[in-house]
Amino acid sequence: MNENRDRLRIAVQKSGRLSDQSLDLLRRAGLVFRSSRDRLFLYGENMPVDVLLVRDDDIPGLLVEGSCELGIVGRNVLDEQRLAGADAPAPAELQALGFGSCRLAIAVPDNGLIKNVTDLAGLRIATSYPALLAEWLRKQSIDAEVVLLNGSVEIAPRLGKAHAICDLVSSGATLAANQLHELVTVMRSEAVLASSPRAQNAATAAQIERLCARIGGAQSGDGMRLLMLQAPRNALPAITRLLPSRETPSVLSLDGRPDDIAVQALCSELDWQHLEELKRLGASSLMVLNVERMLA
Ligand SMILES: Nc1ncnc2c1ncn2[C@@H]1O[C@H](COP(=O)(O)OP(=O)(O)OP(=O)(O)O)[C@@H](O)[C@H]1O
Ligand SMILES: O=P(O)(O)OC[C@H]1O[C@H](OP(=O)(O)OP(=O)(O)O)[C@H](O)[C@@H]1O
Ligand SMILES: [Mg+2]
Repeated sequence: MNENRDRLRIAVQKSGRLSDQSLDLLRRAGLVFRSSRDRLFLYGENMPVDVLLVRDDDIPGLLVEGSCELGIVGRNVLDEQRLAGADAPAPAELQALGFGSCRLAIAVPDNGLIKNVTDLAGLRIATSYPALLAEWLRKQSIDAEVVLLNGSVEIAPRLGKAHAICDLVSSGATLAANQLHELVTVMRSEAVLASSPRAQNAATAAQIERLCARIGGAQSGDGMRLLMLQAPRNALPAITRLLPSRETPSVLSLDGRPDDIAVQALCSELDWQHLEELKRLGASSLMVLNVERMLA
């Protein structure tokens, strides 16, 4: 924390693609917030942690200057500002968060004149990510001109401003609507938890570590299921082989039933077919529970 503050600050996108899932993740990490009247600040009621709601492009800068210790932002925004900032201290990516998945890709008009990456040489490419694109072009040894557009990049070829574009894609619907198609992926992105490059005192570092562990715990519970069942002891090898389990299942004895066992297993994917096969192997009292949080 900054020397004048005793509360940790996390910067989160105010209103956009990452907003809801970022706040949901913080809530699942156990934070309870009270919103300020202007809705730009969420006061943490049960931990000394506050949330600042800002434009996503401002998050790396807030981390660099130390106004916030943590931020949730797309890797594309984080890496763009790191590259644009040359040798300045940059925020570190602490962990990927598994939402906001997309790719930064070069796309070209459907008319078919640009077929290969090498055809880009000497052409103009419009993007809101000039540093990421320039770095990629440099690594590929392609000499193309980078044209900066802050939004509506897909329209650049029709405006005659550029021959190709480099923008975020997920479903590809925006490209298709603009008669463009992907030529090559420049980078893969998702929301990440990032930290300030400013030195932290021991108390702050401990707070950050505690929050990161909780966020990791809330996140690793995503999509995880706890399978519980009872079965004849001699069916255990076959049951263990079948389980799509992340770790060795726990096997428990049942009071007064020496030939039977209870099994608990953490599974990332578990469908009806698994349950039906387990039943065929003799399993009974099958139960599948959603895992809300985990701490190793
Ligand atoms: N089509 C997409 N699918 C999935 N994730 C995306 C997509 N487009 C963008 N993202 C991710 O979500 C982040 C935020 O996107 P959004 O469009 O809300 O940003 P923005 O318009 O720049 O918002 P702001 O108003 O905060 O500046 C992007 O930086 C990227 O990491
Ligand atoms: O491949 P798709 O699923 O079509 O997604 C791609 C679109 O999503 C992003 O824009 P967004 O919708 O976030 O709007 P923005 O231009 O306001 O950032 C991106 O800039 C593309 O335009
Ligand atoms: Mg933005």
